[in-house]
Amino acid sequence: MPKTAYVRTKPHLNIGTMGHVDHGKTTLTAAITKVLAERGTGGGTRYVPFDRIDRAPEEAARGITINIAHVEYETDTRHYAHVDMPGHADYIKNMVTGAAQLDGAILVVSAVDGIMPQTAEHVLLARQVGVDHIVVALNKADAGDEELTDLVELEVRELLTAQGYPGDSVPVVRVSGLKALDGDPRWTAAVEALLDAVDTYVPVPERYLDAPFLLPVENVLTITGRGTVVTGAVERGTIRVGDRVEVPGAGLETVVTGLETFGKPMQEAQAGDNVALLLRGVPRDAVRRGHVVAAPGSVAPSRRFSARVYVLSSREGGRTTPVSTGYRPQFYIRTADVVGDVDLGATAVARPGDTVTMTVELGRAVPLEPGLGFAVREGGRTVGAGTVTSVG
Ligand SMILES: Nc1nc2c(ncn2[C@@H]2O[C@H](COP(=O)(O)OP(=O)(O)OP(=O)(O)O)[C@@H](O)[C@H]2O)c(=O)[nH]1
Ligand SMILES: [Mg+2]
Repeated sequence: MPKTAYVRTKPHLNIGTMGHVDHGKTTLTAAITKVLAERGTGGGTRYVPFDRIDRAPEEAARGITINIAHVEYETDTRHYAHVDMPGHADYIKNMVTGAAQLDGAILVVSAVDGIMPQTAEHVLLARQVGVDHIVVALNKADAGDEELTDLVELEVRELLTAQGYPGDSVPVVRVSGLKALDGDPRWTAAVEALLDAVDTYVPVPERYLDAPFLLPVENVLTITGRGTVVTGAVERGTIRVGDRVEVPGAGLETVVTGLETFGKPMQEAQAGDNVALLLRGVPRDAVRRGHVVAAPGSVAPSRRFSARVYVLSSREGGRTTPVSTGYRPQFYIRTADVVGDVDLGATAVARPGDTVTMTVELGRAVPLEPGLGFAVREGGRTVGAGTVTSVG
């Protein structure tokens, strides 16, 4: 089947839904795609039903760090990749490690239930990881009493203000994902209003387009007769078909012979795009998830770094006991999963809930730089979140 090329006619943004469990994030995500698909002027938007969002096959294939369902849609002025994180733990993990890379977020709050613990936690975390623009969807407005909904709106604005957001001016839109999915005109109009708010309130972020190209590899696939394809989100820079790239971890240099986004061929990809790169003459086993594809000579992998690390409290799903020098957890850095030896220096111990400075010696070298976020995991759960402060 011939494929239609991806034409960059609109700025691309990464957005996502956050909020307490069951407040309707996935339902609203489905409703957004349905409303835009039926609007007709939505261009590339295809309706993604609820059960395709929660159980997107990519989700399983992407493995445990990127447990995210990506949905693509277009408004009149923008192209969005929307992430709907399936659960609270995934949200924390994907936000602290930067995997979600949100330019803006839709905070979903049930008008019936109001602010719940995870509503507050997600706002706090969004602030900490630098999500500067939040639009509020007061969902389930079909089931909520109007006066009660007014109170919930007030509460949400106060919460946002308390966390350093401009709570008085943040757009708050009353929606019903469920009724919009049913095609009820009152509520499809409400979803349109929510999208208008996102279009106008969330600015197009400044992209690191001039930096050397870097793409953390999320997945590696083989396309029979064509070669090896790597997928992931472009972290910085731009790439065109014909450009030379290197995979430092694999010790190879090659040429990009094909470029696609959401199944559509493209001439040039840039920071923020979700892409697949076809690499010339690369054996399937040479490249792995966790490697990066980069402009030749632009990154030098290292094993040693210093970091500030927040040790999750047991309430957040973290450890119940302190850690000390000699602790040897897994470090999730970009898409890489590497074991590391922790040295806490003079601090000696870090208790759940503490933020500490540590040096780490990784089991193998990965590209590192100050400011890079990562997660610390053991036994399949996240126990810490950190930021690299210096390398070497
Ligand atoms: N009345 C009403 N119910 C809704 C609405 N949106 C979602 N629901 C219901 O609320 C429940 C949870 O919806 P989901 O979309 O799965 O919520 P979620 O936030 O994605 O939940 P998690 O992913 O588990 O955190 C489901 O039973 C939905 O049918 C709405 O606008 N109105
Ligand atoms: Mg959901």
